[in-house]
Amino acid sequence: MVQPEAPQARLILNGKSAQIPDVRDAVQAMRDQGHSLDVRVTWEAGDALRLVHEAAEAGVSRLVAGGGDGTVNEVVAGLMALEAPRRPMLGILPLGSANDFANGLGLPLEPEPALSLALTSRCHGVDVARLGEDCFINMATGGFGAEVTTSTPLALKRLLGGGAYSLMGMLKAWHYQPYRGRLEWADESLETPLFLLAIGNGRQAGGGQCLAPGAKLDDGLLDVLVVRHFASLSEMRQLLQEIEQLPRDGEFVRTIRTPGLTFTSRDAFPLNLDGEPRHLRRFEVTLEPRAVKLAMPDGSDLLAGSG
Ligand SMILES: Nc1ncnc2c1ncn2[C@@H]1O[C@H](COP(=O)(O)OP(=O)(O)OP(=O)(O)O)[C@@H](O)[C@H]1O
Ligand SMILES: [Mg+2]
Repeated sequence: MVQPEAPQARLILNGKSAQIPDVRDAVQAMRDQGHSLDVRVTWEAGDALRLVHEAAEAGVSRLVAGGGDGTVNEVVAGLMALEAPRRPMLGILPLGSANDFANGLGLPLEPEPALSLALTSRCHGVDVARLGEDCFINMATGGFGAEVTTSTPLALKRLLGGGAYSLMGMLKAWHYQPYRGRLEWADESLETPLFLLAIGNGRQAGGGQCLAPGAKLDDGLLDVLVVRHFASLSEMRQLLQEIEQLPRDGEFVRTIRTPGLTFTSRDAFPLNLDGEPRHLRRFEVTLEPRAVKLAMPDGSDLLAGSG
């Protein structure tokens, strides 16, 4: 039941950032401007999910996820657990270490302008990907990409920015074994030793790596990047070149646009959903079109209507 005193907006804040002076000031500034905004703070994983449920019960019309990609992911999961008409609108106050989704959206990183945009800007329906019990709004990465983005985000940065020799050395030192996986989508399939799999609703992961540059948030499609494993330094050079160009059907790189796909592997495959780690042997990804109304900067090129 909607309570008469229900606040219009509620900030679900990752407890890591609860005492940052700029965040406190930003909340105060919004209240001073007349916004009805209250704040709930998380302690651990699972809290944000529950807080979304409570906010919907209280009739909050706009939620702001204050944190990094993991916090946004958990708030989105909470929204997706509600029936579509009961989902509050969503804004983002970027306070994480990578903030890949927020950066892809071009959100301000300073708390006050970010919170102001989150509360006041127009909302657009954006797609959300479901993957079993989980969901993601930005990107799922798998294979080597998931391991390095989970453990050392900078390693992926160095890899994709060049540095073939050091990467070969690193892979050897790790005794890196590629994962053999089978992807199926539409009426096509692909079975290959995988180096990297990136499934983009949004564009970037791993602290600024643009792995799906053509992705739109509301086109009902996933932009998938498949990178086959390589055996030698020269193969790796070619792979890095192809990653720059992202061909549809290269020797190492394939790019696919599809509303859904399934993945099967013999071993548990390391996967990273909006920065949160999982290990899965088989999964199916589907998209729920325009499932969440997201506060976005005007003229964002992440919308299908844009260029
Ligand atoms: N009070 C808290 N203190 C520490 N960790 C918390 C707290 N509340 C929730 N968490 C954990 O924080 C994680 C999410 O962090 P989040 O992704 O928002 O920040 P980040 O990892 O620094 O940013 P990014 O993912 O953008 O790099 C979740 O796994 C959640 O369990
Ligand atoms: Mg995180």
